[in-house]
Amino acid sequence: MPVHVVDHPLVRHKLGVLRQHDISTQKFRDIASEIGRLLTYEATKDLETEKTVVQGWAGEVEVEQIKGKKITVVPILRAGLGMMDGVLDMIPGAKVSVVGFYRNEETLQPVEYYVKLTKNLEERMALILDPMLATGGTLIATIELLKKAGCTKIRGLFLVAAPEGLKRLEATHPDVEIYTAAIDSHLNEVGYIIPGLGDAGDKIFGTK
Ligand SMILES: O=P(O)(O)OC[C@H]1O[C@H](OP(=O)(O)OP(=O)(O)O)[C@H](O)[C@@H]1O
Ligand SMILES: O=c1cc[nH]c(=O)[nH]1
Ligand SMILES: [Mg+2]
Repeated sequence: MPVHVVDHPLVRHKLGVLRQHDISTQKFRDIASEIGRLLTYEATKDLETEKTVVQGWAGEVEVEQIKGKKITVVPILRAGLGMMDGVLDMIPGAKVSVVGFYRNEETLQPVEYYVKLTKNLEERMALILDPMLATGGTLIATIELLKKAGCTKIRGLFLVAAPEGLKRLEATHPDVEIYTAAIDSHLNEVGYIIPGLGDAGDKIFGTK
């Protein structure tokens, strides 16, 4: 399973700011979106382009444009919304498929509460957005929804991933590509990523 750690200096710096315990809601939100933008840049590196001719300032000029690649962005509620603005800045024409899951705090199992997918998923590449890949349960449930709806090309964008979740994903959906700003050390006894970011949803929405 391809796992791309996007360790550009700008990303490493921004992630360092996100890890600070006293970061404000506004700053956390701004940086989550900025890293979302940079991850999108990497995750779309292999999109095909085609040549076309336009009228330039000095006459006709050959340019390139993205070749009819259809994309759906899939933010996982709630925390995935924190990355969405940055991703859509890069791909303004993308359709958005929204998926809502929360993790049961005792069992750590994902609980589905909302799904609204775009049409023709068999023609689209899906870019799943979630700041945290912990046990992998939420991501796997989202991938299963997308595959059931016909989607065959799926990539996931994360701020931080845990080795435990990546291992589980490798065993279940090795075809899915992961782009993450970091792979952290491990999960603690209550399923939080160490050193991680804490509860990303709470930090983005200012709850708690
Ligand atoms: O890999 P997993 O073990 O499934 O955990 C990761 C999930 O947990 C968090 O969501 P949470 O349940 O806190 O919901 P929220 O976004 O509403 O805060 C996070 O944003 C992921 O969706
Ligand atoms: O570390 C974690 C794990 C799951 N969800 C979070 O928001 N943070
Ligand atoms: Mg949360």
